Amino acid sequence: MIGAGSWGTALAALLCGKRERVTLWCRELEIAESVNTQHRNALYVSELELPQNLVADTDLARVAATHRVLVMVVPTQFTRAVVEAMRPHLRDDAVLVSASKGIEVQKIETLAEIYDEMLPEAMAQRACFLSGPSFAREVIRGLPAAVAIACRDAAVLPAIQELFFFPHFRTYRTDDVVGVELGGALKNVIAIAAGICDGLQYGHSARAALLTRGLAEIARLGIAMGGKAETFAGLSGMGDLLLTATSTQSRNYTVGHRLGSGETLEQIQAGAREVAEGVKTADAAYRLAQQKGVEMPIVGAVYAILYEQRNAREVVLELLSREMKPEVTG
Ligand SMILES: NC(=O)c1ccc[n+]([C@@H]2O[C@H](COP(=O)([O-])OP(=O)(O)OC[C@H]3O[C@@H](n4cnc5c(N)ncnc54)[C@H](O)[C@@H]3O)[C@@H](O)[C@H]2O)c1
Ligand SMILES: O=P(O)(O)OC[C@H](O)CO
Repeated sequence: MIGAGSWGTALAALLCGKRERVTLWCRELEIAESVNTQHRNALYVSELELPQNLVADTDLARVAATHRVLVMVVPTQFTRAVVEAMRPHLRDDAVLVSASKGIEVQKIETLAEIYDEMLPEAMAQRACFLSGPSFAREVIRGLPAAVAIACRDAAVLPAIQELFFFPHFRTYRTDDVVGVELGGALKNVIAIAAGICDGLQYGHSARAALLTRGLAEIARLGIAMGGKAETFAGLSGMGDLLLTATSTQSRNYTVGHRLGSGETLEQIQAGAREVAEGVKTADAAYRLAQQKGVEMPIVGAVYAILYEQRNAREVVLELLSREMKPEVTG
């Protein structure tokens, strides 16, 4: 497992139920020591006990060189640098499984596009993408969840699906990498919008409208990028949007709620250890939509509140003043 934040720790703990030993690569020595000696992650999900067969290692080159299946769970904006550091050490038969959700701002690229750019063609082709409604704490506690896993290489996908398949963690396979990735990345931006809507106390009807139109935006950009329409109705699309945009457990929803309640992004991010991917992805998605000529008014509104210091109420008024139109859902 490459990345020892909440989600890397949760997925590593899950896989411990199927493998004799799972290695967790940690940037932070403090995490490695606490996992190896106390079976806890001192900095993330620290209240939860971890399996005894989870072993932490801080040497990225060693972990990359000695494992065939590498699950990538570093926040999106750091993925390029971590892949760069791993690249010379990777085995020729390595299978990367991406479990992060976001779009990189630096080059406006999805994680699949970063892998395509940086890895040998066959290795990038067999990379898998796991995404869907799943909170780390709930997964560590063994509560039921279901997610999607996507891969372009049909020969690799069944084995990776089986690796991540448990009675309480059901994994559904698809070949739609673009759809799964974009659903997971963009739902975080719409979750920020939903939090803003609730922070402004606009009510449940407004939030339902926002989520429905938000999903239409996600599907519109996703289809323009080559994703399949039906994927956006699935676990990595509507499923994850429902979870993230309606739960106070979500970091993205919480950022939005605090913005809607009057705090600034600077105040919210000061001292925050955990990542809310939607903040950076809002920037990347706004630019991507412009590049592709895709209309995304809700993403534009989140961008204006986050990056143009626009007043949230005024931005919502502008959204509500848009012209009359037919209902198109993708
Ligand atoms: N937490 C969840 O419930 C959950 C569920 C599904 C998907 N995800 C996704 O998983 C990914 C990881 O999120 P998380 O919740 O594990 O993160 P987190 O907020 O719990 O932890 C932050 C992580 O960032 C790492 N980090 C900080 N600076 C870094 C740097 N310069 N280089 C490399 N790594 C650095 C830290 O070591 C840590 O592993 C995100 O894309 C997130 O959207 C999270
Ligand atoms: O806490 P969030 O907002 O990062 O969401 C976590 C997961 O992506 C939910 O599926």
